[in-house]
Amino acid sequence: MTLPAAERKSALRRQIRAARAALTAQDRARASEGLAASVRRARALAGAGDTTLAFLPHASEPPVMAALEELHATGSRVLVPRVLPERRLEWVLWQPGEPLVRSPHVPLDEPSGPAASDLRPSLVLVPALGIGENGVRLGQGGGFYDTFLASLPASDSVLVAAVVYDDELALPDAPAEPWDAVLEWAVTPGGLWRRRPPQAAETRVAPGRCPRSTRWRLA
Ligand SMILES: Nc1nc2c(c(=O)[nH]1)N(C=O)[C@@H](CNc1ccc(C(=O)N[C@@H](CCC(=O)O)C(=O)O)cc1)CN2
Ligand SMILES: Nc1ncnc2c1ncn2[C@@H]1O[C@H](COP(=O)(O)OP(=O)(O)OP(=O)(O)O)[C@@H](O)[C@H]1O
Repeated sequence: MTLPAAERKSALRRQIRAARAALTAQDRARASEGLAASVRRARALAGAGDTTLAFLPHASEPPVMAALEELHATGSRVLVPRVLPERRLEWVLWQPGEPLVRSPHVPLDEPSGPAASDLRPSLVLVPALGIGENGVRLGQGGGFYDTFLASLPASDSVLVAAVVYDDELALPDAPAEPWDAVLEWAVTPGGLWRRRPPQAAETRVAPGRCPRSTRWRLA
């Protein structure tokens, strides 16, 4: 019998966190460089405005700090989330060296500056533990990004990309619940990936596709 999605998500989260925790410092240094290049590519394809909604990586999350520093150094406006009650996020302007304080809601350190009133993102980097073949996102389990992404006005000019390791992209049996965000883009150390509709994927064989999937292609 198939377990309920929530239980399958918990098992998958445990498995992915354990795999992340086993990475060496050298693995992470290499990933950091790859992620910086992939974020550069995402920024180049993103819409006008040059505002990135990012996240400060904690513990074993993919090391995007070098990418954020580069965004900041080259003039992008970088905002990071702060957790509010009731699964809500607000966004705070970030710069390298920004002092952080412990969140009263989740085990994370966050900036304490004023919340930005005007987001206008061109690029959204979404933390994730895994992304399904069909684009469904597995997060840390708070439901924060599902709520936030659902509130973003639909726009062709915003590039919304999950940030995961390469072997966490295109998971074949990712559990999905009705509220889960489904993403079209992913940033990994190996590149910037875009998910194609099923028909397009089945009729074409192109280089640069994800090893587990004909639907995710390098962009
Ligand atoms: N860097 C980062 N910031 C983020 C998120 C995220 O995923 N990554 N979030 C995305 O929604 C929000 C915070 N959500 C969170 C939800 C649950 C836990 C949590 O319970 N963590 C546990 C287990 C982690 C582990 O075992 O690795 C803990 O730290 O004890 C942390 C953050 C907003 N900020
Ligand atoms: N739109 C929603 N309606 C009702 N409940 C929700 C909704 N979004 C999230 N939840 C609740 O939040 C919990 C966590 O959701 P889920 O496991 O999808 O989080 P996640 O996407 O992994 O987390 P995060 O976005 O914080 O990384 C769910 O168990 C559910 O109870």
